[in-house]
Amino acid sequence: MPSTTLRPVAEHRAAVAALIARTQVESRPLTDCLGLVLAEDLRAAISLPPFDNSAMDGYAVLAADIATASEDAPVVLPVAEDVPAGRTDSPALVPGTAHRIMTGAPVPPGADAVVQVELTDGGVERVAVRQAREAGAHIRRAGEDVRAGATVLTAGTRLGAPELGLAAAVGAGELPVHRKPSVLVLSTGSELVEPGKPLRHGQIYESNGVMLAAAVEQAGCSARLLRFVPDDVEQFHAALAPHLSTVDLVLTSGGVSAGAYEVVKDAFSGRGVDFVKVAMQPGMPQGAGTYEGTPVITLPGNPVSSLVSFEVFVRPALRAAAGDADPGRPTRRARLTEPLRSALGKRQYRRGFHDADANTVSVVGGPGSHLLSALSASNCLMEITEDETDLKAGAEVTVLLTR
Ligand SMILES: Nc1nc2c(c(=O)[nH]1)N[C@H]1C(S)=C(S)[C@@H](COP(=O)(O)OP(=O)(O)OC[C@H]3O[C@@H](n4cnc5c(N)ncnc54)[C@H](O)[C@@H]3O)O[C@H]1N2
Ligand code: MOO
Repeated sequence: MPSTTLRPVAEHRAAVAALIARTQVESRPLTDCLGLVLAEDLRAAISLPPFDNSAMDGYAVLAADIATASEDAPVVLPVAEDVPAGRTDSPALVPGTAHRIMTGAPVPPGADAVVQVELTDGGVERVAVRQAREAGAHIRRAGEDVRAGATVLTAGTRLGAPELGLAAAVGAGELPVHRKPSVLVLSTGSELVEPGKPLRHGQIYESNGVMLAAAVEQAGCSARLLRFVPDDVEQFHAALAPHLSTVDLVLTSGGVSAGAYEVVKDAFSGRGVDFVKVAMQPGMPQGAGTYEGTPVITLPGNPVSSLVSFEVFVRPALRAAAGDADPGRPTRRARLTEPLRSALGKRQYRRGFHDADANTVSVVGGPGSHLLSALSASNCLMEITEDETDLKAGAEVTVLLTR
Protein backbone atom coordinates (compact mmCIF):
# COMPACT_ATOMS: atom_id res chain seq x y z
CA MET A 1 0.00 0.00 0.00
CA PRO A 2 1.48 3.36 -0.97
CA SER A 3 0.14 5.19 2.08
CA THR A 4 -0.63 4.36 5.68
CA THR A 5 -3.59 6.76 5.84
CA LEU A 6 -6.78 4.85 6.40
CA ARG A 7 -9.95 5.86 4.57
CA PRO A 8 -13.00 6.26 6.85
CA VAL A 9 -15.74 3.67 6.34
CA ALA A 10 -18.33 6.33 5.44
CA GLU A 11 -16.05 7.77 2.74
CA HIS A 12 -15.51 4.40 1.10
CA ARG A 13 -19.21 3.60 1.36
CA ALA A 14 -20.01 6.84 -0.47
CA ALA A 15 -17.39 6.07 -3.15
CA VAL A 16 -18.89 2.62 -3.74
CA ALA A 17 -22.47 3.95 -3.76
CA ALA A 18 -21.52 6.57 -6.38
CA LEU A 19 -20.15 3.89 -8.71
CA ILE A 20 -23.32 1.96 -9.44
CA ALA A 21 -26.12 3.77 -11.25
CA ARG A 22 -29.79 3.12 -10.55
CA THR A 23 -31.07 0.69 -13.18
CA GLN A 24 -33.66 1.68 -15.75
CA VAL A 25 -37.40 1.28 -15.33
CA GLU A 26 -39.36 -1.31 -17.28
CA SER A 27 -42.90 -2.61 -17.15
CA ARG A 28 -43.17 -6.24 -16.05
CA PRO A 29 -46.08 -8.63 -15.45
CA LEU A 30 -46.76 -9.18 -11.76
CA THR A 31 -45.57 -12.78 -11.94
CA ASP A 32 -42.08 -11.49 -12.87
CA CYS A 33 -41.89 -8.83 -10.17
CA LEU A 34 -40.99 -10.75 -7.01
CA GLY A 35 -38.02 -9.09 -5.31
CA LEU A 36 -37.94 -6.15 -7.74
CA VAL A 37 -38.45 -2.56 -6.63
CA LEU A 38 -41.47 -0.51 -7.63
CA ALA A 39 -40.44 2.57 -9.62
CA GLU A 40 -43.62 4.66 -9.29
CA ASP A 41 -46.33 4.98 -6.67
CA LEU A 42 -49.21 2.57 -7.31
CA ARG A 43 -52.68 4.07 -6.95
CA ALA A 44 -55.69 1.81 -6.58
CA ALA A 45 -57.95 1.86 -9.63
CA ILE A 46 -60.75 0.35 -7.54
CA SER A 47 -61.78 0.14 -3.90
CA LEU A 48 -61.15 -2.97 -1.83
CA PRO A 49 -63.46 -4.68 -1.32
CA PRO A 50 -64.94 -3.38 -4.59
CA PHE A 51 -68.52 -3.95 -3.29
CA ASP A 52 -70.28 -4.81 0.00
CA ASN A 53 -69.93 -8.58 0.31
CA SER A 54 -70.65 -11.39 2.69
CA ALA A 55 -68.03 -12.60 5.17
CA MET A 56 -69.94 -15.85 5.77
CA ASP A 57 -71.81 -18.57 3.99
CA GLY A 58 -75.40 -18.03 5.11
CA TYR A 59 -78.42 -15.84 4.41
CA ALA A 60 -78.69 -12.14 3.61
CA VAL A 61 -81.62 -10.68 5.54
CA LEU A 62 -83.02 -7.52 7.05
CA ALA A 63 -81.86 -7.57 10.68
CA ALA A 64 -85.29 -6.30 11.76
CA ASP A 65 -86.94 -9.37 10.17
CA ILE A 66 -85.04 -11.78 12.45
CA ALA A 67 -84.98 -9.61 15.60
CA THR A 68 -87.12 -12.09 17.56
CA ALA A 69 -85.40 -15.27 16.36
CA SER A 70 -84.38 -17.77 19.05
CA GLU A 71 -83.69 -21.49 19.44
CA ASP A 72 -87.21 -22.00 20.75
CA ALA A 73 -88.94 -19.69 18.28
CA PRO A 74 -87.03 -19.55 14.99
CA VAL A 75 -88.06 -16.99 12.36
CA VAL A 76 -88.90 -18.67 9.06
CA LEU A 77 -88.31 -16.71 5.84
CA PRO A 78 -88.79 -17.72 2.19
CA VAL A 79 -85.48 -17.96 0.29
CA ALA A 80 -85.99 -15.77 -2.79
CA GLU A 81 -82.51 -15.95 -4.41
CA ASP A 82 -79.32 -17.94 -4.41
CA VAL A 83 -76.23 -15.68 -4.53
CA PRO A 84 -72.96 -17.51 -5.09
CA ALA A 85 -69.66 -15.59 -5.24
CA GLY A 86 -69.24 -14.25 -8.78
CA ARG A 87 -72.93 -13.54 -9.42
CA THR A 88 -72.92 -10.21 -11.22
CA ASP A 89 -76.58 -9.15 -11.29
CA SER A 90 -77.83 -7.81 -7.98
CA PRO A 91 -81.47 -8.63 -7.25
CA ALA A 92 -82.75 -6.57 -4.32
CA LEU A 93 -83.90 -8.21 -1.13
CA VAL A 94 -87.62 -7.87 -0.56
CA PRO A 95 -88.36 -7.35 3.17
CA GLY A 96 -89.60 -10.53 4.77
CA THR A 97 -87.46 -12.76 2.54
CA ALA A 98 -83.91 -14.09 2.65
CA HIS A 99 -81.25 -14.67 -0.03
CA ARG A 100 -78.99 -17.66 0.36
CA ILE A 101 -75.49 -16.11 0.05
CA MET A 102 -71.92 -17.39 -0.07
CA THR A 103 -68.71 -15.86 1.29
CA GLY A 104 -67.50 -13.12 -1.07
CA ALA A 105 -70.83 -12.76 -2.88
CA PRO A 106 -72.33 -9.25 -3.21
CA VAL A 107 -74.79 -8.36 -0.47
CA PRO A 108 -78.12 -7.61 -2.16
CA PRO A 109 -79.45 -4.05 -1.99
CA GLY A 110 -81.99 -3.91 0.82
CA ALA A 111 -80.25 -6.48 3.01
CA ASP A 112 -78.39 -5.19 6.07
CA ALA A 113 -77.10 -8.37 7.73
CA VAL A 114 -75.88 -11.86 7.03
CA VAL A 115 -76.70 -14.73 9.32
CA GLN A 116 -74.31 -17.63 9.04
CA VAL A 117 -75.64 -21.00 7.94
CA GLU A 118 -74.78 -22.60 11.30
CA LEU A 119 -77.49 -20.47 12.99
CA THR A 120 -80.17 -21.77 10.59
CA ASP A 121 -81.59 -25.03 9.35
CA GLY A 122 -79.75 -24.49 6.02
CA GLY A 123 -83.03 -24.51 4.05
CA VAL A 124 -83.12 -23.93 0.32
CA GLU A 125 -86.77 -22.99 -0.23
CA ARG A 126 -87.40 -21.61 3.25
CA VAL A 127 -84.97 -20.97 6.04
CA ALA A 128 -85.50 -21.14 9.78
CA VAL A 129 -83.21 -18.60 11.54
CA ARG A 130 -82.48 -19.45 15.17
CA GLN A 131 -80.67 -16.29 16.33
CA ALA A 132 -80.99 -12.54 15.80
CA ARG A 133 -78.11 -10.60 14.16
CA GLU A 134 -77.42 -6.87 14.34
CA ALA A 135 -77.56 -4.67 11.26
CA GLY A 136 -74.14 -4.82 9.58
CA ALA A 137 -73.37 -8.34 10.83
CA HIS A 138 -70.92 -10.25 8.58
CA ILE A 139 -70.93 -7.60 5.85
CA ARG A 140 -67.51 -6.51 4.51
CA ARG A 141 -68.01 -2.94 3.36
CA ALA A 142 -66.80 -1.61 0.01
CA GLY A 143 -63.61 0.43 0.48
CA GLU A 144 -62.99 -0.56 4.10
CA ASP A 145 -59.55 -1.91 3.10
CA VAL A 146 -58.58 0.46 0.25
CA ARG A 147 -60.34 3.51 -1.22
CA ALA A 148 -60.21 3.88 -5.00
CA GLY A 149 -57.52 6.43 -5.88
CA ALA A 150 -55.48 5.84 -2.72
CA THR A 151 -51.73 5.20 -2.99
CA VAL A 152 -51.32 1.58 -1.96
CA LEU A 153 -47.59 1.09 -2.67
CA THR A 154 -44.93 3.77 -2.86
CA ALA A 155 -42.02 4.01 -5.28
CA GLY A 156 -38.94 2.36 -3.82
CA THR A 157 -40.82 -0.54 -2.21
CA ARG A 158 -39.33 -4.01 -2.67
CA LEU A 159 -42.09 -6.26 -3.93
CA GLY A 160 -42.73 -9.34 -1.81
CA ALA A 161 -45.72 -11.63 -1.55
CA PRO A 162 -48.08 -9.20 0.28
CA GLU A 163 -47.24 -6.30 -2.06
CA LEU A 164 -47.82 -8.42 -5.16
CA GLY A 165 -51.09 -9.69 -3.71
CA LEU A 166 -52.23 -6.13 -3.08
CA ALA A 167 -51.22 -4.97 -6.57
CA ALA A 168 -53.14 -7.85 -8.13
CA ALA A 169 -56.19 -7.19 -5.91
CA VAL A 170 -56.44 -3.59 -7.15
CA GLY A 171 -56.19 -4.85 -10.72
CA ALA A 172 -52.62 -3.99 -11.76
CA GLY A 173 -51.56 -6.40 -14.51
CA GLU A 174 -48.05 -4.99 -14.87
CA LEU A 175 -45.88 -2.81 -12.68
CA PRO A 176 -43.14 -0.30 -13.44
CA VAL A 177 -40.05 -1.77 -11.77
CA HIS A 178 -36.32 -1.25 -11.82
CA ARG A 179 -34.37 -3.83 -13.77
CA LYS A 180 -32.50 -6.22 -11.50
CA PRO A 181 -28.83 -5.16 -11.28
CA SER A 182 -26.53 -7.89 -12.58
CA VAL A 183 -23.22 -8.69 -10.94
CA LEU A 184 -20.25 -10.73 -12.12
CA VAL A 185 -18.79 -12.45 -9.06
CA LEU A 186 -15.22 -13.35 -9.77
CA SER A 187 -12.78 -15.14 -7.50
CA THR A 188 -9.10 -15.62 -8.06
CA GLY A 189 -6.47 -17.68 -6.31
CA SER A 190 -4.30 -20.58 -7.42
CA GLU A 191 -4.91 -22.33 -4.08
CA LEU A 192 -8.64 -22.66 -4.75
CA VAL A 193 -10.31 -25.98 -5.52
CA GLU A 194 -13.89 -26.68 -6.48
CA PRO A 195 -15.91 -28.10 -3.56
CA GLY A 196 -16.49 -31.81 -4.07
CA LYS A 197 -13.05 -32.39 -5.64
CA PRO A 198 -10.04 -33.83 -3.73
CA LEU A 199 -7.95 -31.36 -1.80
CA ARG A 200 -4.13 -31.41 -1.52
CA HIS A 201 -2.13 -29.89 1.30
CA GLY A 202 -1.88 -26.15 0.69
CA GLN A 203 -5.14 -26.00 -1.19
CA ILE A 204 -8.54 -24.85 0.09
CA TYR A 205 -12.05 -25.07 -1.26
CA GLU A 206 -13.33 -22.04 -3.10
CA SER A 207 -16.05 -20.54 -0.90
CA ASN A 208 -16.17 -16.80 -1.55
CA GLY A 209 -17.65 -17.17 -5.03
CA VAL A 210 -20.69 -19.15 -4.03
CA MET A 211 -21.12 -17.08 -0.86
CA LEU A 212 -20.93 -13.70 -2.60
CA ALA A 213 -23.15 -14.86 -5.47
CA ALA A 214 -25.72 -15.92 -2.87
CA ALA A 215 -25.39 -12.57 -1.10
CA VAL A 216 -25.90 -10.79 -4.44
CA GLU A 217 -29.04 -12.82 -5.13
CA GLN A 218 -30.34 -12.22 -1.61
CA ALA A 219 -29.82 -8.52 -2.22
CA GLY A 220 -32.31 -8.79 -5.09
CA CYS A 221 -29.73 -8.80 -7.90
CA SER A 222 -28.65 -11.48 -10.35
CA ALA A 223 -25.23 -13.05 -10.01
CA ARG A 224 -22.98 -14.60 -12.65
CA LEU A 225 -20.23 -16.67 -11.10
CA LEU A 226 -16.72 -16.90 -12.54
CA ARG A 227 -14.33 -18.93 -10.40
CA PHE A 228 -10.84 -20.35 -10.53
CA VAL A 229 -9.42 -17.46 -12.48
CA PRO A 230 -5.66 -18.07 -12.19
CA ASP A 231 -3.28 -15.62 -10.49
CA ASP A 232 -2.08 -14.32 -13.85
CA VAL A 233 -2.92 -10.83 -15.10
CA GLU A 234 -3.21 -11.81 -18.77
CA GLN A 235 -5.47 -14.77 -18.05
CA PHE A 236 -7.45 -12.62 -15.65
CA HIS A 237 -8.13 -10.01 -18.38
CA ALA A 238 -8.99 -12.73 -20.89
CA ALA A 239 -11.52 -14.27 -18.47
CA LEU A 240 -13.04 -10.90 -17.64
CA ALA A 241 -13.27 -9.38 -21.15
CA PRO A 242 -16.44 -11.15 -22.41
CA HIS A 243 -18.36 -10.03 -19.33
CA LEU A 244 -17.45 -6.34 -19.29
CA SER A 245 -20.33 -4.05 -20.30
CA THR A 246 -22.77 -6.94 -19.88
CA VAL A 247 -23.05 -6.50 -16.11
CA ASP A 248 -23.74 -3.57 -13.79
CA LEU A 249 -20.87 -4.50 -11.49
CA VAL A 250 -17.78 -6.67 -11.41
CA LEU A 251 -17.23 -7.91 -7.85
CA THR A 252 -13.97 -9.67 -7.11
CA SER A 253 -12.56 -11.24 -3.98
CA GLY A 254 -8.94 -11.84 -3.14
CA GLY A 255 -5.72 -10.64 -4.68
CA VAL A 256 -5.69 -7.09 -3.32
CA SER A 257 -3.35 -6.91 -0.33
CA ALA A 258 0.44 -6.63 -0.27
CA GLY A 259 1.65 -10.02 -1.48
CA ALA A 260 3.71 -10.93 -4.50
CA TYR A 261 0.80 -12.36 -6.50
CA GLU A 262 -2.02 -9.86 -6.16
CA VAL A 263 -3.61 -10.44 -9.54
CA VAL A 264 -6.69 -8.27 -9.03
CA LYS A 265 -4.64 -5.33 -7.88
CA ASP A 266 -2.12 -5.79 -10.67
CA ALA A 267 -4.86 -6.08 -13.31
CA PHE A 268 -6.75 -2.94 -12.28
CA SER A 269 -4.10 -0.65 -10.76
CA GLY A 270 -3.73 2.59 -12.71
CA ARG A 271 -6.70 1.59 -14.87
CA GLY A 272 -9.53 3.33 -13.08
CA VAL A 273 -9.70 1.34 -9.86
CA ASP A 274 -8.38 2.88 -6.62
CA PHE A 275 -6.90 0.56 -4.02
CA VAL A 276 -7.20 1.85 -0.48
CA LYS A 277 -6.96 0.77 3.12
CA VAL A 278 -10.20 1.38 4.97
CA ALA A 279 -10.27 2.01 8.73
CA MET A 280 -12.17 -1.15 9.52
CA GLN A 281 -11.61 -4.68 10.68
CA PRO A 282 -12.20 -7.02 8.96
CA GLY A 283 -12.17 -5.65 5.45
CA MET A 284 -9.22 -3.26 5.42
CA PRO A 285 -7.91 -3.69 1.83
CA GLN A 286 -10.53 -2.46 -0.62
CA GLY A 287 -10.68 -1.33 -4.22
CA ALA A 288 -13.32 0.57 -6.15
CA GLY A 289 -13.53 2.28 -9.52
CA THR A 290 -14.57 1.91 -13.13
CA TYR A 291 -12.69 -0.29 -15.56
CA GLU A 292 -13.46 0.13 -19.28
CA GLY A 293 -16.84 1.60 -18.42
CA THR A 294 -17.88 -1.10 -15.95
CA PRO A 295 -17.98 -0.47 -12.19
CA VAL A 296 -15.56 -2.68 -10.28
CA ILE A 297 -15.39 -3.40 -6.55
CA THR A 298 -12.60 -5.55 -5.23
CA LEU A 299 -13.15 -7.20 -1.86
CA PRO A 300 -10.47 -8.79 0.29
CA GLY A 301 -10.09 -12.56 0.00
CA ASN A 302 -10.45 -13.62 3.61
CA PRO A 303 -13.98 -15.06 3.62
CA VAL A 304 -15.32 -13.12 6.59
CA SER A 305 -13.69 -9.92 5.29
CA SER A 306 -15.34 -10.37 1.92
CA LEU A 307 -18.86 -10.94 3.26
CA VAL A 308 -18.57 -8.21 5.90
CA SER A 309 -17.32 -5.77 3.23
CA PHE A 310 -20.20 -6.85 1.03
CA GLU A 311 -22.64 -6.02 3.84
CA VAL A 312 -21.05 -2.68 4.66
CA PHE A 313 -20.30 -1.35 1.16
CA VAL A 314 -21.77 -3.41 -1.65
CA ARG A 315 -25.21 -4.49 -0.49
CA PRO A 316 -26.47 -0.95 0.22
CA ALA A 317 -25.11 0.26 -3.13
CA LEU A 318 -26.78 -2.62 -4.98
CA ARG A 319 -30.08 -2.09 -3.17
CA ALA A 320 -29.97 1.60 -4.08
CA ALA A 321 -29.16 0.69 -7.71
CA ALA A 322 -32.16 -1.65 -7.67
CA GLY A 323 -34.31 1.36 -6.71
CA ASP A 324 -34.79 0.58 -3.02
CA ALA A 325 -35.79 3.70 -1.07
CA ASP A 326 -34.37 2.14 2.12
CA PRO A 327 -31.26 0.25 1.01
CA GLY A 328 -29.64 -0.40 4.40
CA ARG A 329 -30.10 -3.32 6.74
CA PRO A 330 -32.32 -2.69 9.76
CA THR A 331 -30.25 -1.54 12.75
CA ARG A 332 -30.82 -1.64 16.51
CA ARG A 333 -29.09 -0.31 19.57
CA ALA A 334 -28.64 -3.40 21.73
CA ARG A 335 -26.95 -4.09 25.08
CA LEU A 336 -23.80 -6.19 25.14
CA THR A 337 -24.01 -9.37 27.22
CA GLU A 338 -20.23 -9.31 27.80
CA PRO A 339 -17.34 -6.84 27.73
CA LEU A 340 -15.63 -6.18 24.40
CA ARG A 341 -12.37 -4.57 23.38
CA SER A 342 -11.64 -2.99 20.03
CA ALA A 343 -8.70 -1.25 18.37
CA LEU A 344 -8.66 2.55 18.45
CA GLY A 345 -9.16 4.21 15.08
CA LYS A 346 -10.80 1.26 13.31
CA ARG A 347 -14.44 0.44 12.94
CA GLN A 348 -14.82 -3.15 13.97
CA TYR A 349 -17.56 -5.43 12.73
CA ARG A 350 -17.88 -8.37 15.10
CA ARG A 351 -20.22 -11.23 14.41
CA GLY A 352 -23.00 -11.30 16.96
CA PHE A 353 -26.23 -12.90 18.00
CA HIS A 354 -29.04 -10.45 18.62
CA ASP A 355 -31.76 -11.59 21.00
CA ALA A 356 -34.72 -9.58 19.79
CA ASP A 357 -36.85 -10.20 22.92
CA ALA A 358 -34.19 -9.03 25.37
CA ASN A 359 -32.61 -6.61 22.86
CA THR A 360 -29.17 -7.87 23.83
CA VAL A 361 -26.28 -8.91 21.65
CA SER A 362 -23.66 -11.60 22.33
CA VAL A 363 -20.35 -11.99 20.58
CA VAL A 364 -20.12 -15.01 18.25
CA GLY A 365 -16.54 -16.23 17.70
CA GLY A 366 -13.30 -14.27 17.58
CA PRO A 367 -12.35 -11.28 15.44
CA GLY A 368 -10.34 -13.36 12.90
CA SER A 369 -11.39 -12.84 9.29
CA HIS A 370 -11.07 -16.58 8.49
CA LEU A 371 -13.68 -17.72 11.06
CA LEU A 372 -16.48 -18.72 8.72
CA SER A 373 -18.36 -20.99 11.12
CA ALA A 374 -18.90 -18.08 13.55
CA LEU A 375 -20.17 -15.99 10.65
CA SER A 376 -22.75 -18.62 9.81
CA ALA A 377 -23.80 -18.88 13.48
CA SER A 378 -24.39 -15.14 13.74
CA ASN A 379 -27.50 -13.15 12.92
CA CYS A 380 -26.04 -9.66 13.07
CA LEU A 381 -22.91 -7.57 12.78
CA MET A 382 -21.98 -5.45 15.76
CA GLU A 383 -20.62 -2.10 14.65
CA ILE A 384 -18.00 -0.94 17.14
CA THR A 385 -17.02 2.61 16.27
CA GLU A 386 -13.49 3.93 15.91
CA ASP A 387 -13.41 5.42 19.43
CA GLU A 388 -15.12 2.58 21.29
CA THR A 389 -12.14 0.66 22.66
CA ASP A 390 -13.27 -0.76 25.98
CA LEU A 391 -16.94 -1.60 26.16
CA LYS A 392 -18.41 -2.96 29.37
CA ALA A 393 -21.15 -5.59 29.62
CA GLY A 394 -24.46 -3.74 29.33
CA ALA A 395 -23.05 -1.01 27.06
CA GLU A 396 -25.18 -0.20 24.02
CA VAL A 397 -23.81 -0.88 20.56
CA THR A 398 -25.27 -0.62 17.07
CA VAL A 399 -26.11 -3.91 15.38
CA LEU A 400 -26.94 -4.51 11.72
CA LEU A 401 -29.52 -7.26 11.46
CA THR A 402 -28.23 -9.43 8.65
CA ARG A 403 -30.88 -12.16 8.80
N1 LIG B 1 1.67 -7.79 4.37
C1 LIG B 1 0.35 -7.68 4.44
N2 LIG B 1 -0.39 -8.78 4.37
C2 LIG B 1 -1.72 -8.69 4.45
C3 LIG B 1 -2.32 -7.43 4.62
C4 LIG B 1 -1.54 -6.28 4.66
O1 LIG B 1 -2.01 -5.15 4.78
N3 LIG B 1 -0.19 -6.46 4.55
N4 LIG B 1 -3.68 -7.38 4.77
C5 LIG B 1 -4.29 -8.55 5.32
C6 LIG B 1 -5.71 -8.43 5.29
S1 LIG B 1 -6.39 -7.42 6.44
C7 LIG B 1 -6.47 -9.14 4.44
S2 LIG B 1 -8.17 -9.03 4.56
C8 LIG B 1 -5.93 -10.00 3.43
C9 LIG B 1 -6.54 -9.69 2.08
O2 LIG B 1 -5.89 -10.44 1.15
P1 LIG B 1 -6.29 -10.54 -0.38
O3 LIG B 1 -7.53 -9.80 -0.63
O4 LIG B 1 -5.13 -10.20 -1.18
O5 LIG B 1 -6.70 -12.04 -0.50
P2 LIG B 1 -5.79 -13.31 -0.75
O6 LIG B 1 -4.44 -13.05 -0.28
O7 LIG B 1 -6.02 -13.73 -2.13
O8 LIG B 1 -6.53 -14.29 0.23
C10 LIG B 1 -6.63 -14.06 1.63
C11 LIG B 1 -7.14 -15.34 2.28
O9 LIG B 1 -8.43 -15.63 1.81
C12 LIG B 1 -8.47 -16.91 1.16
N5 LIG B 1 -9.31 -16.80 -0.03
C13 LIG B 1 -9.13 -15.97 -1.07
N6 LIG B 1 -10.07 -16.18 -2.00
C14 LIG B 1 -10.85 -17.15 -1.54
C15 LIG B 1 -11.99 -17.81 -2.04
N7 LIG B 1 -12.51 -17.48 -3.24
N8 LIG B 1 -12.57 -18.80 -1.32
C16 LIG B 1 -12.04 -19.13 -0.10
N9 LIG B 1 -10.97 -18.52 0.44
C17 LIG B 1 -10.37 -17.57 -0.26
C18 LIG B 1 -7.05 -17.17 0.78
O10 LIG B 1 -6.78 -18.52 0.65
C19 LIG B 1 -6.31 -16.54 1.93
O11 LIG B 1 -6.28 -17.39 3.05
O12 LIG B 1 -4.53 -9.87 3.34
C20 LIG B 1 -3.87 -9.84 4.61
N10 LIG B 1 -2.47 -9.83 4.38
O1 MOO C 1 -8.98 -6.55 7.04
MO1 MOO C 1 -8.60 -8.13 6.85
O2 MOO C 1 -10.09 -7.96 6.22
O3 MOO C 1 -8.48 -8.14 8.60
O4 MOO C 1 -8.90 -9.62 7.39
